[in-house]
Amino acid sequence: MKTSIATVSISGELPEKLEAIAAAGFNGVEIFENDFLAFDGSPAEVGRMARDLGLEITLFQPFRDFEGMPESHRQRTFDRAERKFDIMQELGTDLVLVCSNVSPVSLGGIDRAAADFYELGERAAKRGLRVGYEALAWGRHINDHRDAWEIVRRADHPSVGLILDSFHSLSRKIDINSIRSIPKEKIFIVQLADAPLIDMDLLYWSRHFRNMPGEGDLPVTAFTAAIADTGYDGYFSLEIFNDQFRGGATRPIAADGHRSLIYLGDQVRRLQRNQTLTTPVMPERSDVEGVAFVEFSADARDAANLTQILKTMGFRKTRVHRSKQVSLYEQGGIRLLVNTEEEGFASTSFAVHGTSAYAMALSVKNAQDTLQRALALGAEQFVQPVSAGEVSIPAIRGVGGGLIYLIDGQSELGRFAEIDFIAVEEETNVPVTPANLLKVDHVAQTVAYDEMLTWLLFYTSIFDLHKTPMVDIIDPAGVVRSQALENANGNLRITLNGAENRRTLAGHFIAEKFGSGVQHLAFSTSDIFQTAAALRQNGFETLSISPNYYGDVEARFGLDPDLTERLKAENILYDRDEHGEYFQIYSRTFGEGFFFEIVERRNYCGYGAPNAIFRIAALKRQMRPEGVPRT
Ligand SMILES: O=C(O)c1ccc(O)c(O)c1
Ligand SMILES: [Mg+2]
Repeated sequence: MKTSIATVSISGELPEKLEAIAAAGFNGVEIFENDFLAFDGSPAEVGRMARDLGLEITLFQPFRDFEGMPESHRQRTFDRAERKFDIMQELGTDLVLVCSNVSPVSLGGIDRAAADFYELGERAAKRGLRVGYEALAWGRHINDHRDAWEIVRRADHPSVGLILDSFHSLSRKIDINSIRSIPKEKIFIVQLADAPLIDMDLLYWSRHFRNMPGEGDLPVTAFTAAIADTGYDGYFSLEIFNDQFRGGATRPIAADGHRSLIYLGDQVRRLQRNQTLTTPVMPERSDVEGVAFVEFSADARDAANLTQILKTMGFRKTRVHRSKQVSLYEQGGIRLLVNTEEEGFASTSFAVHGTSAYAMALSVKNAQDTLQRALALGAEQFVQPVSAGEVSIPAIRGVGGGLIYLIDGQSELGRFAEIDFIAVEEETNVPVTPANLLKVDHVAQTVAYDEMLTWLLFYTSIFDLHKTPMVDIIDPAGVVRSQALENANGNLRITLNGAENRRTLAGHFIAEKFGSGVQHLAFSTSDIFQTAAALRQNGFETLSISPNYYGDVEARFGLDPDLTERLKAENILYDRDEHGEYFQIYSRTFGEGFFFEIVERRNYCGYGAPNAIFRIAALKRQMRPEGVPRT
């Protein structure tokens, strides 16, 4: 599978774009005319820059309003085409993209258009060039790839072919089976883009909201599989018009684009019977069995505070590391590590971010396979020396540069705690009441809003996770968007919360922690009231919820007043969906806005988004003395 991307897809000046595209690993680049016009070098210089970076120029585009022009305009249209051909020859590309005519003066008629393309083909052939025709979803007469194909077929010229663009076909829900009967030599190139499903004008949707395959909701995989079924194995080229990407960081977005194509190729290879696409072979998406541990980095003082909170939640210190200053706390199936090393990655992470949950370990079927897949998809491996006899756990860098360790039961990795740690009997003067916490319910990561798609693609391409619809979390100071990623059995749930401004609690966290990371950890219980009682006995500091909340909840859900009283007495938040009920208790914040949550799910599927505004207001009230701006 040869990969390409249109310059319009990323931000920056042309040289910067080309460098980022090459660095991301693409084989080719589409030169968008405006990027070329805005650049002050000659076409030959652009061509040289691309080739020096190892990039083939896959096409020059767009050439607009060509076919079906009335006689009075026709000659000028061909003159315009000859000017584009001059530029193409200087650039060093042989393909031009002609998009279907939108001009009000253009005339319909398949044969008229075919005749125009025949003539353009003749002119192109004289210069050794080729012409590709693409149906824009909003083309005046031609807005369906089946009609564009009919025109190309009737033009019947070796230098005239079809260009397919997933957005135009899928946005109009055109049957993709119609692609399977197109001869592969007549498909000159394939453009790919995904998009979130939003009901709006096609042109506006296309020009502002496209995103990378896998980041949106269109069936781009099925579309690509239909193309692969023709035997086509040429370039797949991203053409992403997206306001956020145009203003975003050039290299990371180019890297996301490359990841999206590799991921797409892998999915298509798994669907395909005839294996025409040559794609890198990698293990399948990794099925996550759960969160094996979460690790905090802290200095001695913060660690004392943190472990005190852990104890009030009923955790017991069970082991200490043989050679490092790391303690293991356990309860139910939850393992938390507290790392106070003064050297190494944890310590660097502490120096930059303060006390934070900088690493998590996921239990997978085969850690080496998962690592191989992650690396094939461009993830960054993390390696740190370990002492003799200790387990070296494979790891990759994740959100905010934090770590994702990979653990399995097939190797000694699953026994890392027994191998690397020594059991301890903790002497406590105050006995800790177990709080019945069972497992990590979800890991909530706060990221900048414009990183959300990056991490969505990261997680869903490596792990077998699916996204749930985006929800808005209303912070008194602004909106935070929240997207959950879950696996089918609910063993792994990650929420990505995207903050746009620093006055929101999430935005404050990113600003003060110097970057994205885990902002809260939620543990599950099967009996929220029993847990609440244990926490109270242990002296856990529950976040106080406004009494006004409970009157509303009682009325909204028609709750029994006794239940409302119990919820209020323990500061438990309540929600309900079509599946069941949800109960939430929050801790107060720790450091720059980190907190814990305890939940009981009675078949409930969400995350209590309607309660977030009350929880955030309460957290801010509690934090205000430390300087969160009043809203
Ligand atoms: O929005 C446009 O005009 C436009 C131009 C060229 C393309 O290839 C395309 O898909 C859209
Ligand atoms: Mg296109």
